[in-house]
Amino acid sequence: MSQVEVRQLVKEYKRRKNSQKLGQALRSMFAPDYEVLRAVDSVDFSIEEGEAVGYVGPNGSGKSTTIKMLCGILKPTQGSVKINGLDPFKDRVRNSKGIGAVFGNRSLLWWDVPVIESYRLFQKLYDIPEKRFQENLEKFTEIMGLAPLLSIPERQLSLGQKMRCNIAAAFLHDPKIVFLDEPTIGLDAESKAGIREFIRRMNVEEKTTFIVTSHDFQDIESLCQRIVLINHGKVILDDQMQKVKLDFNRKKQIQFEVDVNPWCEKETFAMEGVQVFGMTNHSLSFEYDADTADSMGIIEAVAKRCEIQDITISGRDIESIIREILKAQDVKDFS
Ligand SMILES: Nc1ncnc2c1ncn2[C@@H]1O[C@H](COP(=O)(O)OP(=O)(O)OP(=O)(O)O)[C@@H](O)[C@H]1O
Repeated sequence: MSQVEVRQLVKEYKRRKNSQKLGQALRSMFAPDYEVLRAVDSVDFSIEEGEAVGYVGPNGSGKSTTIKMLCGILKPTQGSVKINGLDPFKDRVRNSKGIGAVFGNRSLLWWDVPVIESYRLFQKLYDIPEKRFQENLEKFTEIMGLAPLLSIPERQLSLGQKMRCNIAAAFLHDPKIVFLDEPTIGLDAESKAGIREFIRRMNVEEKTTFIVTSHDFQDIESLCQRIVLINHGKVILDDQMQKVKLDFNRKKQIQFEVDVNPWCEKETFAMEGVQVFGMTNHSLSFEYDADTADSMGIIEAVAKRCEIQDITISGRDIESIIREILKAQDVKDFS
């Protein structure tokens, strides 16, 4: 079983219709007229332990609604969600022990007590053993520079400081999965970089699974290996980030760093549709046309002859690819 399993998930909101016409508006005060909005429409996906998934889409496409159902805050209209085998809505308390959540516009901390006191309350709430609490606090303090902030009440912190303290709070109980909704919204470049570094380290070192929603594609590109694109409540793309980039770039460049480049001195690298751009003892770079050359074929050919240490694929960034996909669907309000 996958760590996160979402099957045919639907959320409908019942909304009161507002009429522009006076007569209808008066009538609807006594007999309100409702319309049903399907915010999440038959969404399916599974997420394995340790994955970092970017859940992206235009404003109002249903991202927050999905995340709220995954956290157990909202009850699905139809379909099912399983997090670590639990139904997050029915097993809300047990589920909350295994997950962390940060909503960029809402704080986890108590407004007028020093941050460390909020952390102590979380320790009690989640039964975090003192040793583990201290280890985590030390690690998070070091990575995100929290030391000077711990004695200050949240209301006296800047936006960036608040976000760092909130993110640390969400990790104190060693959650297996963390939901991050706009984790860097409104922050300056340095604060964003610090938060991304922390999230990346938790993903690599602790194998924490992440589901990140953000309109900042640098968040998505720097944190996520996989991207799920939602539009009008439906998933319209779910794939590995590198694969999306490969598939949507026709003329692409691919660079390899290798232990020893066997083609450097004597041989020629020959493959249909592939042009050699540069070679050194430890690197190779090619340009190829996606219509005629198979990108995975190049990687396989290189991997057969030497040890690949790094691969860089350049072309358009993920934001412009996503815009193109959405434009094809005639979406104009992407922000
Ligand atoms: N409590 C609610 N009652 C009625 N409609 C709602 C409610 N919450 C959200 N909606 C509607 O559901 C749709 C999806 O909203 P949601 O907040 O999930 O989108 P989102 O993708 O997170 O958007 P954004 O990027 O702007 O945060 C929108 O049309 C929104 O107006």
